[in-house]
Amino acid sequence: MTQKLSGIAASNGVAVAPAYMLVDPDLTFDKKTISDADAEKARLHSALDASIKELQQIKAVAEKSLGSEEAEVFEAHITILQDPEMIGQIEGKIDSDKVNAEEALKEITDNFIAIFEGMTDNAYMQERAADVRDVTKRVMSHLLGKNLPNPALINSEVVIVAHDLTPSDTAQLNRKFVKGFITDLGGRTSHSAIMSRTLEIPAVVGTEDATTTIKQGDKVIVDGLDGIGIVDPSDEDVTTYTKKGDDFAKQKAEWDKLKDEASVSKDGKNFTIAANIGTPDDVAAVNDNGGEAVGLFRSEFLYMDSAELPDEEKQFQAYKKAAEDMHGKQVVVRTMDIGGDKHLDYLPLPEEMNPFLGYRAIRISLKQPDLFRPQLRALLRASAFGNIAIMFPMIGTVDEFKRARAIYDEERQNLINDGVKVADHIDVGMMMEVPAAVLIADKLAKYADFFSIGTNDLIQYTFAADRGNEHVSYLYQPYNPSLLRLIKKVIDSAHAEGKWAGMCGEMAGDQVAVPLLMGMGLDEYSMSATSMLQTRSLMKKLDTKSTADLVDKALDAETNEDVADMVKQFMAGLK
Ligand SMILES: C=C(OP(=O)(O)O)C(=O)O
Ligand SMILES: [Mg+2]
Repeated sequence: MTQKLSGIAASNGVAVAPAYMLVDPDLTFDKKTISDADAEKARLHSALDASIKELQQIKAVAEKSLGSEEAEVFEAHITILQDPEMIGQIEGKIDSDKVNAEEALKEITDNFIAIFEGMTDNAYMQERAADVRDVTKRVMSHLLGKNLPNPALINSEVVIVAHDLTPSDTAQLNRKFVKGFITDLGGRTSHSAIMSRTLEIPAVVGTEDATTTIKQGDKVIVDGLDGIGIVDPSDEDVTTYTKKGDDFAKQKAEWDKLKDEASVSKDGKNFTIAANIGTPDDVAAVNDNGGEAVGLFRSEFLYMDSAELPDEEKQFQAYKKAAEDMHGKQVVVRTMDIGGDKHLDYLPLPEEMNPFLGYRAIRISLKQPDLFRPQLRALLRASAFGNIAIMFPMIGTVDEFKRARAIYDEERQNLINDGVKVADHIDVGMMMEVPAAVLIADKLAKYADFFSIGTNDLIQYTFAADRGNEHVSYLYQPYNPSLLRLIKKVIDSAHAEGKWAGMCGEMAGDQVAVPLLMGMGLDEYSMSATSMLQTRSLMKKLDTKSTADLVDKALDAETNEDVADMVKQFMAGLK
């Protein structure tokens, strides 16, 4: 029977394919007393063998589709499953306590995890905790006779159905076969949504019950244009949505013609349209879509993509590659923005009640210079190979900016003293995503070389509404005069000090917001690469005088909806 799901349109396009359930099975079990320890140990060994076989298979596929580096993690998992010390302890537990294999496995691996996580001065061992947790899940699934999803093994076209997609889940997926995403959780600016746009995969997030409605193999339509999912569609539905997807592709072909043109308003004012990227490999899409800069390189995605903390050299190579591939166009790299919904298995952070308000981003960098300094050095070294700018995330006070900048200056001087080549000038700016910083933007503009407005976080902090929580997604109100007034303050404060202001939150590519941002004089618009040409096409239709008049009215409006209506009327009047 056909069922309809509605959610948040997260990534444009339409997909029709069978569902692949990326959902962990229930791995709870009962502790039992056993009489035949040998039989229990045999169960353990057959689960271990099955897990190893599975991992060998995954590793072989991952090597081909993702590369040998990504596949290394599976080899590490196999090694753990062959560790005589750990297996000996699990067997010992079965013998001495007469418990079932599930219980022995859990108790012993919990011990190992606790020990590894406790080694706070040894990052390598801390990383192993995540590996042990992962392999334990696999062995447990075999003991319980349940199937764990293995996304790396997907080899035919599918729509991924998940409760939520973490950036690291997403990194494991093969783009060739994954045609669409549909999730229970998430908002338009959650990182799963952002990743789906980078990968150009149609996505609907925040449907609440995708994983309970859809079953493995069900035919699913994902309409990422309007935020609709259809399970078990009729032939008519398939025809309608296939046409919708084709129409979108045609419209896209029209925009593609603007690839080599400047981003200029109808009255001849130039702007910069830039892209947000997560790895140097994303630069290809930036160039393909006529990007004039990279306005945000989310460097933490580099950290999330690898099995362990990338050292200075690895980071240097990544930044250098991005700078070189952009051929002299600016690449703004944001220093590590971990925390909130972005975590690293190998860098355990304290459990917090409010992670988005907690230990994250620049707060970690200032507290843990062992992470921050190598990143700054890698960036400084890469600056000799292109046009690199650096920005700090989540700055809330002048003091935070000054402290970060002082560490940067120190590392710069160290490299120069060592005879290492660095660029003569590097723009050092900051994200504007904390309301406190916006309110003193005039002060911060004296120190920062530029501002980049992070509306994803600025909106969540201004409205006190978790950006990934679908229950409060109505408070994602980019056109609300409250937010527009903050944005205007940032832009005006930058300009008063002769600095530039950009935006790298999702709002920069929002077609309703762009006329307002142009009217406020925003200089750089950084967005998913796939939204750039559509935005350039829109800019050509607008002039700076009438959009400035529109802004005056919008700032004086009462609600988000009133402003959205004003913009739509304004746009209709242009035609
Ligand atoms: C661009 C932003 O950063 P991120 O989405 O990575 O938090 C933002 O907050 O708007
Ligand atoms: Mg942010």
